[in-house]
Amino acid sequence: MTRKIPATVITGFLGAGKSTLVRHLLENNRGQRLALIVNEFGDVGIDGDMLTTCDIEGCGKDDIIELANGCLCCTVADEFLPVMQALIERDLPPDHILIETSGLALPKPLVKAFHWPEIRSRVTVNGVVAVVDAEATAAGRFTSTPEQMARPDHDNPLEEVFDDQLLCADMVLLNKTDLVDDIALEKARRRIESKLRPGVKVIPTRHSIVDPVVVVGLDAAAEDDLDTRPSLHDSATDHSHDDFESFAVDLPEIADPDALIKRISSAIATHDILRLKGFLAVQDKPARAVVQAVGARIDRWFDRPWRPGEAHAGQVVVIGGKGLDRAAIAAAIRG
Ligand SMILES: Nc1nc2c(ncn2[C@@H]2O[C@H](COP(=O)(O)OP(=O)(O)OP(=O)(O)O)[C@@H](O)[C@H]2O)c(=O)[nH]1
Repeated sequence: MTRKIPATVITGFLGAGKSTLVRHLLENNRGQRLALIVNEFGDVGIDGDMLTTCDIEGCGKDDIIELANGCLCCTVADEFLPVMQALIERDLPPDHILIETSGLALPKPLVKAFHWPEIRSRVTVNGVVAVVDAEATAAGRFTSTPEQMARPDHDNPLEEVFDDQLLCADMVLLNKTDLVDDIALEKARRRIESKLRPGVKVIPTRHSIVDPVVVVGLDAAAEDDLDTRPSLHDSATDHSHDDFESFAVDLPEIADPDALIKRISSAIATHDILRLKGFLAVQDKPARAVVQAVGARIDRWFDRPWRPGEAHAGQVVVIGGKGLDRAAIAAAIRG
């Protein structure tokens, strides 16, 4: 019998450091043939674009497959299964498959898909790894307030997604340790451990740096013990993302990136924006800039030179609670 191809599912809330982990794993692939399936919330793929342009040895364009149109957990049958089948049927199938889910996806329906007969005989989920933002967790961003708990209709969509991701995990990377002190780190660790299945390890990381073997070398066969991975959505016949939405804002080439960052910062403070990411074109700069906002924190760096003939234009994707005032946010960002 041929060995099953191991697949690692990387889950974690918006902006926790999943793509940072994926990049680290691809860059340190130890000669293995890796394939990556990356899924984003919304229909604009920023993560896949950044990865396919970074020229990682041993990981070609064909090995990175982007599913940027809704959450994997809701599009498993239509989108994920055909992609998996095509990977398995390649003349030279990958040695290992990484699956980065969107920050709003529930991992359990995805793991369930590995029961599909064509896939079950060829691939196993050797681990579900959850990446967690230590700063946001310590600050209680995913925890209901006592006032919310007291409401009879209490539900906190952020907390539900976060909890579902942790409940399905075989391992947790408690990331962004550089942004918290020891007390906050302990607080975050305690909050997480109370939600994990027994025996699940929590590893503190900075920029998702961890020995790759620790992450890809798990041997969990997660599809075989789904019953031990409770989900708040087990009883629901359908899970939709009605609580969240995303849209893109096109930006012309800009002269003053600092002013744009200030405008983004104030839009985040004013509206229910959870995540913003994308690219900027800065006048007289030969390279494309990346902008990444998680909560109120905004990072910016140059990513790669503009290609000959490529339009110097920017675009950011905004993700937030349902009912975002798209026109007001776009106007505030464009200035
Ligand atoms: N300070 C700090 N920043 C980090 C760390 N890990 C990741 N980041 C930054 O956090 C931002 C989001 O990281 P990503 O890896 O894109 O997060 P993600 O989970 O893939 O985000 P989504 O796919 O949008 O859910 C980026 O600006 C990263 O550079 C860390 O350990 N410390």
